[in-house]
Amino acid sequence: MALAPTGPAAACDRVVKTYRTATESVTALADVSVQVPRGRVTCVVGPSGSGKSSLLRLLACVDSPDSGSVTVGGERVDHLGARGRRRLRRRQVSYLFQRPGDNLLPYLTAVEQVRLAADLRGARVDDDQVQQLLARLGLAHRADHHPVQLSGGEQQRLAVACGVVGGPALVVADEPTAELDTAAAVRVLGAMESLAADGVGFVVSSHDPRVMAIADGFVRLDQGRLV
Ligand SMILES: Nc1ncnc2c1ncn2[C@@H]1O[C@H](COP(=O)(O)OP(=O)(O)OP(=O)(O)O)[C@@H](O)[C@H]1O
Repeated sequence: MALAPTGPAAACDRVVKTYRTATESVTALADVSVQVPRGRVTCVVGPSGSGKSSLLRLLACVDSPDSGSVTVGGERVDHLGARGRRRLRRRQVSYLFQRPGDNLLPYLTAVEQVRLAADLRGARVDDDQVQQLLARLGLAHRADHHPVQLSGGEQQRLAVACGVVGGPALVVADEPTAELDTAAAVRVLGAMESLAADGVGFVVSSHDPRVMAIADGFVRLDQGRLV
């Protein structure tokens, strides 16, 4: 029997991230250390420009820090080049965009989206598992529907299904409820909460009190520093 992975889903230690343009240099993250535990929802909060997206981009292996370390699924990623990050990202990280439609391919049905996400992650998932996951997210009756036939909330729940299928270490979500009404947001958050319990770590940037209400832990940033 395979042992369940241990250690945090992701972590960064004393990371610094500075953006340089022709005219200025902005330190978006200064000496930031964070742990995203498995099985939990961690919420990143802070005013506009405080570094939330920069932190998510490092944890999602989209970007690398100037200094400090980043670990995802137990692997150091800060020293990897773009190709190495892409490879690790495919297996270990999902990224959920704010706009539900941006997370899905318009020409695939719900079942096909989940299967494709599993395939890209190199995971073996049979039809029953896909159906069970969709049922768990209240999407059993939508299995053969395309995104255009789904509400925004259903699309976002489907995106969550794609995000967790195949067992990545980390799901990164940037304002995942910003485009949803309260009823839809509550169902998406319920799905995230329940799926986190299976062992994936969710890290969510949000100003939404509904997200904060389900968070197990917080990362508070101000001007690129933990507060
Ligand atoms: N590509 C970039 N080039 C230059 N500066 C950048 C770049 N990306 C972000 N910044 C700057 O880094 C700082 C942190 O930005 P970041 O987007 O991480 O903050 P945020 O907390 O996510 O903001 P918001 O809530 O408005 O999305 C800001 O001062 C921003 O202007």
